[in-house]
Amino acid sequence: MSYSVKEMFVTLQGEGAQAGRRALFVRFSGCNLWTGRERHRATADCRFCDTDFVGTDGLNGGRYDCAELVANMVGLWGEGESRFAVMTGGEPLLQIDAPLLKAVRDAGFEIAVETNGTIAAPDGIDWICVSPKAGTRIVQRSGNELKLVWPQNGIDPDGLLDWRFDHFLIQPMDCVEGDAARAAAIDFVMANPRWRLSLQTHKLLGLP
Ligand SMILES: C[S@@+](CC[C@H](N)C(=O)[O-])C[C@H]1O[C@@H](n2cnc3c(N)ncnc32)[C@H](O)[C@@H]1O
Ligand SMILES: Nc1nc2[nH]cc(C(=O)O)c2c(=O)[nH]1
Ligand code: SF4
Ligand SMILES: [Mg+2]
Repeated sequence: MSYSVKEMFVTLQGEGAQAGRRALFVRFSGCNLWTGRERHRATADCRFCDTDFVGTDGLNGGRYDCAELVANMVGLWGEGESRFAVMTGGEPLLQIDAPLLKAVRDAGFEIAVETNGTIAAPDGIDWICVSPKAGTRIVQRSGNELKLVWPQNGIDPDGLLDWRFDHFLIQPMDCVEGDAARAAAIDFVMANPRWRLSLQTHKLLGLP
């Protein structure tokens, strides 16, 4: 099996309950909810994506077999303990499989995944973040954090609280109406205290 990776970089996890932690991001190419082409955005199942996940031309991107990918990850992390990999995309669960998870774990990484929840997560992931998109069928209804980008028409947040997650997070949508989205997210959390605000802190800090 070979894996298509858009880019890999070490930064701080910017979002969610693990925000602030040093993390190696592995961004897999491709998504099942959008082609990644701007001309398809208006008709895609997910229309607010802030990410370029097309191709393999980013920093440390490429097509790798399992051993090559893990060797690159180990090299990029460098010295130091607490190896922590965030697998994202694109939609990482289109590509992640048991052999890769085993090899990454054997290399000493704790493994987090950012997923849109439309594909069931395999065993062997330490931290599952599901971010549901309106109008899609979510099959992954358990995990560590549920991170809802807000506002989104067509999703009832109350209906998500029955799902088995440790953290329920509201993240303002980064878009042209970003100020209004932040205000709506704050209002939402003030009125619904089971939810917490997640900010994209890497953007505030100028980090990737
Ligand atoms: C680019 S996605 C990749 C992982 C996966 N496809 C998903 O959607 O969860 C990573 C995270 O960024 C969030 N995100 C994408 N576009 C965003 C935007 N415009 N504003 C805020 N968060 C956004 C997603 O909801 C997801 O939690
Ligand atoms: N610093 C940083 N934190 C992040 N957390 C989730 C991200 C993602 O794109 O999946 C992301 C990202 O792109 N950068
Ligand atoms: S599901 Fe994730 S990667 Fe795919 S288009 Fe939406 S936010 Fe972007
Ligand atoms: Mg991002």
